[in-house]
Amino acid sequence: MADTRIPLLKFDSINVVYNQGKANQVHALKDVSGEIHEGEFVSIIGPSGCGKSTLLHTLDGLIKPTSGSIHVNGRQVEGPGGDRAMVFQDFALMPWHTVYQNVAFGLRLAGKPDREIRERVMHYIQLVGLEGFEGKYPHQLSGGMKQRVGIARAFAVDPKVLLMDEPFSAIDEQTREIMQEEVLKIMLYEKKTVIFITHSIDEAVFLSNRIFLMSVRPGKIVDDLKIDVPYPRTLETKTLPEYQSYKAKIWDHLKGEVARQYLRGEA
Ligand SMILES: Nc1ncnc2c1ncn2[C@@H]1O[C@H](COP(=O)(O)OP(=O)(O)OP(=O)(O)O)[C@@H](O)[C@H]1O
Repeated sequence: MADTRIPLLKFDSINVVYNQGKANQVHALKDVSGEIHEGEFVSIIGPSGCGKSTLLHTLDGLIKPTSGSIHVNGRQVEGPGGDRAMVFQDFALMPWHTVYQNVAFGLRLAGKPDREIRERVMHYIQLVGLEGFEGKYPHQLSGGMKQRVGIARAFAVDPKVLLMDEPFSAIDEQTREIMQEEVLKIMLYEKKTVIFITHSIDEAVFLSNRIFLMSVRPGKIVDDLKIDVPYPRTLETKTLPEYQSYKAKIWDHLKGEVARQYLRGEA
């Protein structure tokens, strides 16, 4: 049956061409369309260089598409806005600011009153387990703690959509599992919508209710896979037969795309 709900995020026929008209022109995204609804957790999976980050940055408004359009709640996206927040792979913290100041940054920029800033910053610092570290600087934190600051900063501005670009790739395996559970917890408690890039099939299946599978460049969404496993998810979820078959399906897709890349001499 057709989905008649109004999507929170809608993108239509997005093309992104870097260095257009030049010898080094790259057609990164080709006619990419999709709809994402409130409360969904959508992961993007595809071979290296297929345009995942380009798509995420375009949805955030950091990259202007060569053609196509993006709407959030029916409003056309012209650039970054308070309804979307990005968590970057390399944390992108300001080293001269403390944990508190980093998390408060977007709220100060938005001109929120001091009292509201304090309440929101402390709420999210507690939620990501960084209470007691408010006065520390980024160089005094581990990789996992820095990533928590990035996540708290993104959540603090109360975005409708959280865009996460391989947020856990720089984190060790144990911290990664804890962070996955924390992000799911925050997403469920705070009813956020998340778009998440990962190279980990297991991570994508564990977190998502939908997975966009992308083709090799020029990147297209070639499958929109629904992960029909109820939340909350636990370690036991990973033992379900359907969990394993989703993983196998994605793995088959990736193997096929990497083989295509290899045949084209790009791998
Ligand atoms: N600023 C840019 N100028 C020119 N080409 C670019 C630019 N940014 C990305 N590209 C190219 O666009 C294509 C898509 O890049 P993108 O980083 O979006 O892919 P990705 O799927 O996120 O890659 P990875 O999985 O390796 O992080 C690649 O061929 C990349 O080299």
